[in-house]
Amino acid sequence: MRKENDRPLHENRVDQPFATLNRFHILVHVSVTLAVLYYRVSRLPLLLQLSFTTLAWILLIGSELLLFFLWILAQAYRWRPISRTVFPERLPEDGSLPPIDVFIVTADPDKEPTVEVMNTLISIMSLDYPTSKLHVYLSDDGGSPITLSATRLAYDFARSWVPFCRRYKIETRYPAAYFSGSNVESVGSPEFQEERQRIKLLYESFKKNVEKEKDKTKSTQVMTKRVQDQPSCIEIIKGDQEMSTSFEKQAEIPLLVYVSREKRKNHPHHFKAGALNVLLRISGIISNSPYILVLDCDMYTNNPASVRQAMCFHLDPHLSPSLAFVQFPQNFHNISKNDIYCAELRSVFEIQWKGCDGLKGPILSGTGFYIKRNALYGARPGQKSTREGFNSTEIAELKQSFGSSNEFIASFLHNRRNDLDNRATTYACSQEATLLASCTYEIDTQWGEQMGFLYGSVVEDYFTGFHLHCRGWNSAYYIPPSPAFLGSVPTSFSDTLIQRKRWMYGLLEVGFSRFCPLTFGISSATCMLQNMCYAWQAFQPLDSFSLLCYGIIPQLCFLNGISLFPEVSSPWFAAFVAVHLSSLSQHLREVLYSKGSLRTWWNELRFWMIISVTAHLFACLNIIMKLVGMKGVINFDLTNKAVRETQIQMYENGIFDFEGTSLLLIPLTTLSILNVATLIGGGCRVIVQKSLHDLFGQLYISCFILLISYPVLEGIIIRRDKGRVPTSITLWSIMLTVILLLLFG
Ligand SMILES: O=c1ccn([C@@H]2O[C@H](COP(=O)(O)OP(=O)(O)O[C@H]3O[C@H](CO)[C@@H](O)[C@H](O)[C@H]3O)[C@@H](O)[C@H]2O)c(=O)[nH]1
Ligand SMILES: [Mn+2]
Repeated sequence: MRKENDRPLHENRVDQPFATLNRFHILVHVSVTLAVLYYRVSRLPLLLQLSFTTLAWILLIGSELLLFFLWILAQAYRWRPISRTVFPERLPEDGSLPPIDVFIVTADPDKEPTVEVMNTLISIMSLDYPTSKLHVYLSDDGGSPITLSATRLAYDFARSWVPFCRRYKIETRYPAAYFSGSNVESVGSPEFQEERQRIKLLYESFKKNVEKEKDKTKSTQVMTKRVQDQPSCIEIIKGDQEMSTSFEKQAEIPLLVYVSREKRKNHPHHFKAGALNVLLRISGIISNSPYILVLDCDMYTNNPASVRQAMCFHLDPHLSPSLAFVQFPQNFHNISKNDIYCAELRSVFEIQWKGCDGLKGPILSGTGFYIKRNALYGARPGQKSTREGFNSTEIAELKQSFGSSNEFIASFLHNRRNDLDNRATTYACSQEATLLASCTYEIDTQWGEQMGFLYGSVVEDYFTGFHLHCRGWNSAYYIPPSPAFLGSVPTSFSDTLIQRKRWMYGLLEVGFSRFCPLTFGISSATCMLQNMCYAWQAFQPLDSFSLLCYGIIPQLCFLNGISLFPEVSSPWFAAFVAVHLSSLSQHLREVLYSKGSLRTWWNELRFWMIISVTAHLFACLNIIMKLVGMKGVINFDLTNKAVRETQIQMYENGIFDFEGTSLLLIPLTTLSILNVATLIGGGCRVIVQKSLHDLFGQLYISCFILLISYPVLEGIIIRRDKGRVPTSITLWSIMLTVILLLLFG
């Protein structure tokens, strides 16, 4: 019989029959697409004399080839999707569990409301794990006094909250959600009731005090715009000893460290990746845990069991030596029922990451992952994480990679793992910590290039994870029965556009660098399919070219009576229909498989087209500008987490909020208007000339786009509220449409 601790901590299985259906679908789709491409190419020579038609034809072939190329890359996700199960009850007892450091990053108390960030912090401190093995680090990139004082207040509240949650096994550990009234008030013993009431009052007063601090800082005008020039500040949060009851004094709660790194105007700070690397170093000389959980400031703990679930992978002796990180899906608490901006990222977290998981593992997703510290230090799989000692040449080499701090390098030594309390108090405020958090520390080191989170792209998560996979590491993806973490999504169209543009730009930065996933790492990683997954991410914004062509050319040709598709009775027409139906049905099948509805399917289809000709297009333009040496760099503009009431209402009701969308919207509105104009003009011609037979394909495309762009047209023509399309944008778009019609009409 096998011993208890020999039983596996996790299991996985290939998603069947989904995977087989996928492979069958690939076969069908490739066949019909090849037919279409054959038709296009074989007709090309016949057209060589007619210039406008030829150009149109060539652009359409280009668009179709590009879409086909992206589609092929995306099939790597469909090849071998897997699902995982864990058995946390089989983990070793608490005493033998490894310590964990948690990194939470925040940057701006205006865009990231302090009370919510503190709620996140408190929920993380109450994770279901031995408190002495949990160390929480909060990075405040804004260096704002309000965040520091709120952190102290949060710590005081956590001293009551954490023991309360543990004693009564509270499931909801995000105080704001727990007290939001959705919980049944009257269940539980009288003793519990009383305790709950007491904690609730403490929570209310905690919130009030944070607001008070906010007012205070506002009135003394310390709260400026995001400070770019600030000294470092590192503090071990101790809390107010006098305020707590004797029970809470004894109760252990996780170590909490506040870190605000030094920032100077003429030193690049590398945004979130830079902040995480500072935490990596500071935590290295304090708690130095072998595993790290990274969270954005809005990603609170919804299910305190995630640590143990992650440990089921990290502590598996077979998997562990090559496992760099365990990624949890990003789930969100403020998604509306009719998610018009597709913020849920269903395809990513329900389809794509599962697909990668059957290869080398999910792509690092910025937040909600448990990563091995050693993997971030540039180690290769299986390399020992700690050493017994170094000789002087080794020390010199290490300093070249990791910078000059002796303390930090000593943290690699085996015998440095004990004595946390002492180290915490000694080092937190020491010169060493100040050195490690200084803006010059990384100069001439390999931080951001080989070590820690990498700086080469604004999507530091994707880029860092890609390097880990190329170095031979694997990752695991686990979707727990109830979401481990919940974050917030942008709820206006303009915020969505800014976020997507930043992501797409960051991905293109990697795609068009020497780290292009189609070439880089192919030799070492030996997993072609995994690299295809990375390549699809990197090149997905290129679909903007295809969609732009498909939004202009068939329409202009329709207006001019030029046919671009085979006539309805031709068998070639059937090939086009088959490709169209095949891609729609593949998408629909996946949506239904991941428990979406028809409406989800339609919303995603519409959103893809909308985002492609806006955010994707501008990301491409920016990257071209950057590549040719013009200024086109996109910075890490924070996603707004503080929202207006009207904005939420529109989002809840499924109405597009175009307020503040600026230039980014122009291609979309122009295409919508152009489509209407050509549909009317071309429609009249079809009736007069009775040419429907030849132009049916284009008529169909125009009608389809009309349906897709309905919310945009409504925002231009019908709506009168604040969220309508800004008049200036409408005027610009009309002008551009007129120009296009004059040129080609
Ligand atoms: O200079 C900066 C900029 C951002 N952040 C923090 O980074 C986190 C993510 O920023 P957010 O504005 O929420 O960006 P999102 O686009 O929502 O983030 C997604 O995309 C990022 C990559 O672009 C990933 O890093 C994130 O984990 C992922 O949630 C937040 O906690 C910020 O406070 C910093 O600490 N310093
Ligand atoms: Mn975010």
